[in-house]
Amino acid sequence: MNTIELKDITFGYSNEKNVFKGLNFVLKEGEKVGIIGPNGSGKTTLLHLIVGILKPVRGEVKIFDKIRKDEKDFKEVREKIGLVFQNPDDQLFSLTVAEDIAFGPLNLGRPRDEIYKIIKDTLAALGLHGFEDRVTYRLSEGEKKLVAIGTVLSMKPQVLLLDEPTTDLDERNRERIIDIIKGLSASYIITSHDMDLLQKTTNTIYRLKDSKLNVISI
Ligand SMILES: Nc1ncnc2c1ncn2[C@@H]1O[C@H](COP(=O)(O)OP(=O)(O)OP(=O)(O)O)[C@@H](O)[C@H]1O
Repeated sequence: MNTIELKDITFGYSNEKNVFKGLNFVLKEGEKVGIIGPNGSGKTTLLHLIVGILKPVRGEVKIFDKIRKDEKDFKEVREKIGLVFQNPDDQLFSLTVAEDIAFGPLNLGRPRDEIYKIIKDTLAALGLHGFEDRVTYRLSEGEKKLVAIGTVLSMKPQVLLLDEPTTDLDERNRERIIDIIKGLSASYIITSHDMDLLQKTTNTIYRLKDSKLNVISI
């Protein structure tokens, strides 16, 4: 079964220039996919189209076998597909790390008495023991990146979309993220310029250029 299907997508931020013209993409159930491509080729745009932050001008976004069009459709999508933004400042909006990690699961209706364990387990997996009460905006860029990933992991999504997850991380944290991703049972799409990351974590790598996704051999 196809989890995500983008068909003949046209999209542009302005009327003058399209980022995509006739883009097609499929993520099958259980697939782990990497996308590389030059700056500005549309990697981030593609992920944002999947979760409905952006809507295509033309074409079809089909997710979990249903064509998605309006906000109600995409609300349901975002409960099952978690996006980790390229810039953690777009993801983190609470005062403390614990509040940010708790936000998603609480929104999904997880009982309050489970939340403490979810926060603790998520931070432990990220090597951020004791970070619960840290003030989010005072974290280093790398720590913010890890917490941003934590806010999505804590929701246990069926599919993860990771937009350049290793940017700004030092080697130790980069390796940690690679290990975490390798341990995920969920399906995922990673966009990155970090070829080593993609080789270690994905089965198929595509190069995105001029609205075309070509499989590249590793
Ligand atoms: N909000 C916006 N308004 C106008 N143009 C935008 C906006 N966001 C992105 N773009 C443009 O759309 C194109 C695709 O951008 P996108 O961020 O998806 O590329 P990318 O492949 O993720 O790039 P990078 O590797 O640099 O992160 C670029 O030309 C970019 O300048």
